[in-house]
Amino acid sequence: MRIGIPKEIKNNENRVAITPAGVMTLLHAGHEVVVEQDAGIGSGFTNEEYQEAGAQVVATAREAWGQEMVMKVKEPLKEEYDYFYEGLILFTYLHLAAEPELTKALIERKVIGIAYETVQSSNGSLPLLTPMSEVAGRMSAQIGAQFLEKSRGGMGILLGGIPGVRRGKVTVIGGGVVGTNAAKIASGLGADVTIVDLNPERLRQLDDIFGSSINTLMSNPLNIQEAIQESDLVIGAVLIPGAKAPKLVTEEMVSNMMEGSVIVDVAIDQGGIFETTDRITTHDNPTYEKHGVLHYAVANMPGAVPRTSTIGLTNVTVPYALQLANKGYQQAAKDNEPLCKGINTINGYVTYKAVAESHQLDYADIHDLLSQ
Ligand SMILES: NC(=O)C1=CN([C@@H]2O[C@H](COP(=O)(O)OP(=O)(O)OC[C@H]3O[C@@H](n4cnc5c(N)ncnc54)[C@H](O)[C@@H]3O)[C@@H](O)[C@H]2O)C=CC1
Ligand SMILES: CC(=O)C(=O)O
Repeated sequence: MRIGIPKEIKNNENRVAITPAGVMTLLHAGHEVVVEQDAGIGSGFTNEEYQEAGAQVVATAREAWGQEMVMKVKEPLKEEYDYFYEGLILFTYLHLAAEPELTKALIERKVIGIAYETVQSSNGSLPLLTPMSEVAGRMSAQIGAQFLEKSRGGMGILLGGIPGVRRGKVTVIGGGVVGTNAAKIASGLGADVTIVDLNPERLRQLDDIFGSSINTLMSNPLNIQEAIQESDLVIGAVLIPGAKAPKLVTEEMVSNMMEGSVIVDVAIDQGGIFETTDRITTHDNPTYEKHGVLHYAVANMPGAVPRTSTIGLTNVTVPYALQLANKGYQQAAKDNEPLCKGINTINGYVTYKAVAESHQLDYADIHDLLSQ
C-alpha cells in the first residue's frame, strides 16, 4: 500500500504521524511511504533521515494526500477537506463528536475515517489515545502552575506553598489517564489534589495508587461545585469515548470560583466539560478570562512537546497502520475488533454511535457493512 504523511498545519502543531523508524517498519513489510517535505522538522526528524529510511519526500501536501492511506496526527482542518476522495483511508485523531463540518465532509466524500481515539481494547482502554493523554495530563498540571503566576494572569499562588503558607488546591475532574497523570505531577509539585470520578471502581484504584497523598470524590454536581469553589486550579479530564464531553461544570459554578483561579480543560478536544469553555484556544493565544477565571482550552496540547509526543504516538500507531496496510482495512477490521471500533465513517455512513447521536445522523453498524 502507498501511505502518505502530510505536514501538520494546525497552530503550533509540531508532531508528525511517523518517525523514520516507522517508515522502515512499513517498508520492510513491502509498503511505500510518501512524506511531505519538512513534515518531521518540528519533531526533530529531517527530510534526509526520512529518505535514508526509504521514504519518498515530496514537495506538496497534495502529493502526500494523494496516497491510498493517509496517516496524520490532528483532525483535518477545512483547508485540507479538498484533498479527501472516495475510498481514501484516513488514520488520525478525528474527534468527530465535536466536529460537525468534518463529519459532513468525510461522509460526503466517502472517506474511510479511522479515529485513533476510538480504537478500543476489550478492557475499555484506548491504546492510541493513552500516550497523548499521558502527555496532556502531565502538561496540564505544569501549565496550570504557570498560569497561576501573577504575571501570567493568575492569582499569584505557588502550588506547593512553602512552610507556613498553605499549598495550592487542585481539583481534577475525571480520573482516567489524563486525570491520573495530572494528579501525579500536581501532587509532585506539592499541591493538595482531589480527583473526582463517576466510577467507584476507578476511585478505589486511584486510592490504591496514591494512598493518602490525594483525595478522591464521587462525581456529582454538589461535590463538583464544592470542590472547585475552593480550588486554585481545576483540570477537566472526563471522557465518554467518541461522544461529546458532558458539561459537568456550569457557568454558575465557574462564577463562584476564586478570582484569578485557573481552568485547564483538557477534554476540550471532545467539546470540553465546562459551560464556559465555549471555544478552542491555540498555543499562540492559549487563555481567555471569564468570571475572573483564566481558561486554557488548547486541543492539541502534546503539540508543544513534539519530540516526546511524536515518538510516544508512533510507538502505538505504527503496529495498527501495518495491519491496515498488510490486510486492507476490511480484513484488518474483521480480524481486530479494537481496530474495527476505530472506524467512524465509511462509504458515506457514520459507524460510531456516539458520533451519529451527536449530530443527529443515521448510524450504520460497521459489522453489517463489512460483511456485505
Ligand atoms: N487537549 C488535548 O491536547 C488532549 C486532550 N485529551 C482528551 O482528554 C480527555 C480525557 O482522556 P483520557 O484521560 O485518556 O480518558 P479516560 O477514558 O482514560 O478517562 C476518562 C475518565 O472520565 C471518567 N468519567 C466519565 N464520566 C464522568 C463524570 N460524569 N464525572 C467524572 N468522571 C467521569 C471516567 O470514569 C474515566 O475515568 C479526552 O477527551 C481526550 O481526548 C487527550 C490528549 C490530549
Ligand atoms: C488526543 C489529541 O487530539 C491530541 O493529542 O492532540
